[in-house]
Amino acid sequence: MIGFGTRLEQAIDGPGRLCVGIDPHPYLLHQWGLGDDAAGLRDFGLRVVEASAGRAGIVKPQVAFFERHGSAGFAALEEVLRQARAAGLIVIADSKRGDVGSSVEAYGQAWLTPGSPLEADAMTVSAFQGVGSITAPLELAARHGKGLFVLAATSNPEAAAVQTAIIGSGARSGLTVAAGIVADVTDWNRGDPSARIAGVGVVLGATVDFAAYGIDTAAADEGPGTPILAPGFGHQGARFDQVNAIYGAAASRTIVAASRSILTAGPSGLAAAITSHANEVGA
Ligand SMILES: O=c1ccn([C@@H]2O[C@H](COP(=O)(O)O)[C@@H](O)[C@H]2O)c(=O)[nH]1
Repeated sequence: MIGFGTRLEQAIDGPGRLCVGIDPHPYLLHQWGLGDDAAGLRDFGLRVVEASAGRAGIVKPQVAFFERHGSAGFAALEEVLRQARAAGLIVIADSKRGDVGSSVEAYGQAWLTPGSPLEADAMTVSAFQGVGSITAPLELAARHGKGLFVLAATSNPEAAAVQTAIIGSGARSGLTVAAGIVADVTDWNRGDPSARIAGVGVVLGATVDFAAYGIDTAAADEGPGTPILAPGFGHQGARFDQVNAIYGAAASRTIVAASRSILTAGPSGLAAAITSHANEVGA
C-alpha cells in the first residue's frame, strides 16, 4: 500500500501543488447555467474533475454545498468523488468533521474506508475537542493509506481569537491552540519515516500571520514533513505568487487551495483558469 504522503508527494512533483476546489455556490451554479439542484451539483463537479485531470494533482470538494441538497446532494457527491479518484486526482473531502472520539470514528469510516460510498483520499477534521479525540480517524487513515488535514490556523479572520488563545494545561501548555495542534500532528507523523511528506497534515490559511499564532513554518520537522492545506488565496486575499514567501521552508509540502478564483471562469474558461493558476503557483 502506498501511503497518502507518498501519493501527495507524487502529485506535487507531477501536476503540481494546486488544489482545485469544487465549491458549487448557488451563484456559481447560476453563472454556469446549471440548476441549484442535485443534477446541477453533479454536472458542476464532473466538469471541474474533467478540467482538473492532467492540469492539477488535487481536488477538494466542499461537502457543505452538496449537503444543502440532502440525500440527492450526497448522491451527486458520491459520483464526483468516484470520478475524481478514477481520473487519478487526489481527492480531499472538505468535510471538517469533529466530535467526541466514538462519533468522529464514524466520520472517519464514512470518508476514508476503501469501498465506502463517500470514499476520498483524505478529509478535513476539526480537533478543537482535543487532538486526542481524533485518534480513531488517525489510526484508520494510517491503516488504509489515507490522509487527514487537521484545522489549526484557518483562513477566516474571526478564528484568530480562539486559535491564538493560550493552552492552559497539559503537554502543550503555553502554546497557542493553533501551535499546539501543529505540534501534536507533527508528533503523530514522527511514526512514519518512510516518506518525505507525512500522511497527516494541518490547515494553515494563507491569510494568517503565523508569527502572531506562534507557528514557525521554517521549522524543520524531524522525519517526514507535515503537509499543509492552504486555503485563503485569490478570493480571500492572499496572492498566489506569494506561496513561497508565506510558507517558507514548508512551501514544498504546501497544497495551494483555490475555489472561487478558478470557478468564476465558468465552464468554458475552466481549463485555462486551472492551467494559469497552476503555472502561477509553480512548484
Ligand atoms: O481555513 C479554511 C479552511 C477551509 N476553507 C475552505 O476552502 C475553500 C476556499 O474557497 P475560496 O473560494 O478559494 O475562498 C472553501 O471551500 C472553504 O470552506 C477555507 O477557506 N479556509
